[in-house]
Amino acid sequence: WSLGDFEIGAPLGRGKFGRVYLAREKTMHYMVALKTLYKVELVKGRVEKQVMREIEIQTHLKHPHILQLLTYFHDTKRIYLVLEFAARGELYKELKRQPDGRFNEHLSAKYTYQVADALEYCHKNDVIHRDIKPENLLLTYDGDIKLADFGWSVHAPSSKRFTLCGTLDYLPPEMVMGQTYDVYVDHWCLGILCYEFLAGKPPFLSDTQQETYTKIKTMYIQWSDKIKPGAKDLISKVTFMFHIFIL
Ligand SMILES: CC(C)CCNC(=O)Cn1cc(-c2ccc3c(-c4nc5ccccc5[nH]4)n[nH]c3c2)cn1
Repeated sequence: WSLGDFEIGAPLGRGKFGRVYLAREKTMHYMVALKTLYKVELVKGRVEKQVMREIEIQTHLKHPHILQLLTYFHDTKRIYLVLEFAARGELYKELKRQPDGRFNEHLSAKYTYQVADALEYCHKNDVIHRDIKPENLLLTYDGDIKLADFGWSVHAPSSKRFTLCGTLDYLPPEMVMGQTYDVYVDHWCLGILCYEFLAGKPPFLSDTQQETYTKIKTMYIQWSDKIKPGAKDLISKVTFMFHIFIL
């Protein structure tokens, strides 16, 4: 494959090391998301090995709720990733578009189930995603979840520290305390994700990072009145039971 096989369309988003464009393969008119990574940027960011590891991980992951890396190629300046196109874009935007900023129980259950399904598959393949949050979930034309952005995935178990960036709201206690962790970090995030679907905001949201840390470490959740007993029971079990077990 090469760039000449595609017609490039609108930009879909900007990543750290490049951009994502809507593109159409010229022969079959197949729609894809074409992500460009600048080689010089990867070398400068000293992430070329990590990107190669991500490509290695993603080419072996095939699951209906994991965004497929269809193929990749490169030219002198750039690496091109041909990714599945998810026609309804970022779930995060869909969540914010809801009248009261949250999903009803039916949609929350559907999305939580589909993410859990994708995570079970990842864990069976010894991959920890580590960065489950609405921003990393995409929606297909049929409204199904595609788990994307394995920017922080590692092979389990791992004690690999990584620089904290983006939201802390999803970090489980053992990562906040820099301990070794295992696939359970994804369970924790799944519980936080389910909470955010139902309440419209993550449970440890605070004015300061320090406050968020403290709430996470003490696992202090202020249950939103929007979360019914059944959902509260599920989230507690998915999120806290494992951590009581681990800690
Ligand atoms: C190193 C490599 C193996 C990492 C591979 N994974 C990624 O690069 C993660 N990634 C996925 C994307 C991405 C971003 C947006 C889309 C979209 C998409 N569809 C949209 C519809 C409407 C508005 C925006 C949309 N974005 N479909 N597929 C995508 C894929 C960007 N980075």
